[in-house]
Parts: sequence; structure tokens; C-alpha cells
Amino acid sequence: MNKLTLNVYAYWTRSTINYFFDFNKRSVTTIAMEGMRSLEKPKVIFVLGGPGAGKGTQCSKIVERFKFEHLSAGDLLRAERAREGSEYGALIDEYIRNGKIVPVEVTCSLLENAMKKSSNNRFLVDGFPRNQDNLDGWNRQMSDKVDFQFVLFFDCPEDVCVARCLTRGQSGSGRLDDNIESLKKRIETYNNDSMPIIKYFEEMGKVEKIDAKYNADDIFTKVEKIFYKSGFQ
Ligand SMILES: Nc1ncnc2c1ncn2[C@@H]1O[C@H](COP(=O)(O)OP(=O)(O)OP(=O)(O)O)[C@@H](O)[C@H]1O
Ligand SMILES: Nc1ccn([C@@H]2O[C@H](COP(=O)(O)O)[C@@H](O)[C@H]2O)c(=O)n1
Repeated sequence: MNKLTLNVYAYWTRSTINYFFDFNKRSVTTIAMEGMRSLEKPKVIFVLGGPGAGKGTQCSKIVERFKFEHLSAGDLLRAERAREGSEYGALIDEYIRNGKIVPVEVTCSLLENAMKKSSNNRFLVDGFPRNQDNLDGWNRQMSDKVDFQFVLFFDCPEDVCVARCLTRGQSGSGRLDDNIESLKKRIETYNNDSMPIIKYFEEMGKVEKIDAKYNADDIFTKVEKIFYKSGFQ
């Protein structure tokens, strides 16, 4: 055997050993991690607050920093309304224009489907549950399937909320409900139907409340602290 053949042989032997060693090391760890993850229920945080309180803005920052998936109930409903052939298009349209809460069967199924499609196991469920019907439906359909963490509540004065939504509408959000008539109804729904749900979670000690009238970066500093405290990295 000449020197070149010997070198090639040695190289091949080393590569083969390394390959199997790395492969086995990686596969054992990966399989264990995957196994653990598949046994874990997805972690869910509900994100609540008035219209324009800044839920979506903060969710985007949380997604970037903590690798959550953001599921906005409002966005899912708007997408379903726009989907060709949707049997719920007209119903959703009417509810959104009037600031009313769509029956939970529709919203909860959209949320569950989105969770099933995702490979993530951390979810920000934004704008849900908004009333008792939402909460009851979630408890029937989803509560056993997830590991609920807490409610992140963006507490924002009404006038600030209205001003933000109107500015968003004037900047071309294209939303049917960023106008003063719809906003009055959305705020009424929020006070009458959503606040009791937030209070219910508060009594369970499950609400992380943040004063949301400040600028978005300062608010996020507070959000980050809550996530660290809750064990998210
Ligand atoms: N802290 C903030 N200060 C000033 N403007 C903000 C702040 N947070 C968000 N905004 C702006 O206010 C508008 C509403 O914000 P965002 O969409 O995040 O609120 P939301 O709570 O998700 O609203 P909705 O419930 O109506 O969907 C947006 O135009 C956003 O850019
Ligand atoms: N759980 C929900 C959430 C939203 N809606 C309807 O969508 C509108 C817009 O919601 P945003 O969170 O994007 O502001 C809201 O006013 C409701 O009409 C719903 O029905 N149920």
C-alpha cells in the first residue's frame, strides 16, 4: 500500500468514525428533545386590552425576542372574512363593523387550526377571550390541550386608545372599524364584555397588567421583565 492510499484510507476511517459519533450524539439529544417537546402541551398567553391598546405592536416585539407565535383572533377573523368561499364572510363582516364578538365556534376553530399548523409550541393568543362565550368555548375545546400561562393585559386609557385607532385608520389601515362609530361600539363591548373576563383572570391571580399609555419601547421593557420572571428566555 503506497503513502497516498494509506492517507486516503486514514482520512476515510476518520470521517466515518466522526460521522457516526456526531450522528449518534446529535440524534440521541435531538430525539430526546423532540420527544420531550411533543409531550409538552403548547404554552399559551392570552393578550388582552382595549382597541388600540398596543397588543399587536407588543406581540411583534415578543415574537422577535422570545420566539412565540402570534395568533391574533382579529387577524384570523379578517383573513377568514376575505377567504373566497368562506361561509362566515358576511357574518364576520357584520360583527366587526359593529364591534361585536363573533360566536366562539368560528374563532376558536380558527385559533386551533392555526396552532395545529404551527411547529412552534409557544403562542400569544391576542384579542381572545373577549367575552364569556369566548371563554366557555375555549374551555370546552382547548383548555385541556394547552398549558395556559397568564393574561398579558395592556391597560390603556380610552382616549389614548381612540386616538391611536383613528390615527391608524387615517394612515390607511384599511380596517372597517378604525372609525369613530365602530370605535364607540368596540369600547362599549370592551367595557361590558371583555373587562369581566379580565377581572375573572385577575381573581385567579393570572393577570400581568401593564400601563400601556407610554411609548412602545418603554412598555416592552416591562413586558420583557414579565417574560423573564415567568421563565421565558
Ligand atoms: N405605545 C404606543 N404609543 C403610541 N402608538 C402606539 C403604541 N403602541 C401601538 N401604537 C400604535 O397604535 C395603533 C394601534 O396599535 P396596535 O395595533 O398594536 O393595537 P391593538 O391593541 O392590537 O389594536 P386592535 O385591538 O384594534 O387590533 C397602531 O397604529 C400602532 O402603531
Ligand atoms: N375574539 C375576538 C376577537 C376579535 N373579534 C372581532 O374582530 C374585531 C377586531 O378585533 P381586533 O382584536 O383586531 O381589534 C373585534 O372588534 C370583533 O368584532 C371577535 O369577534 N372575537
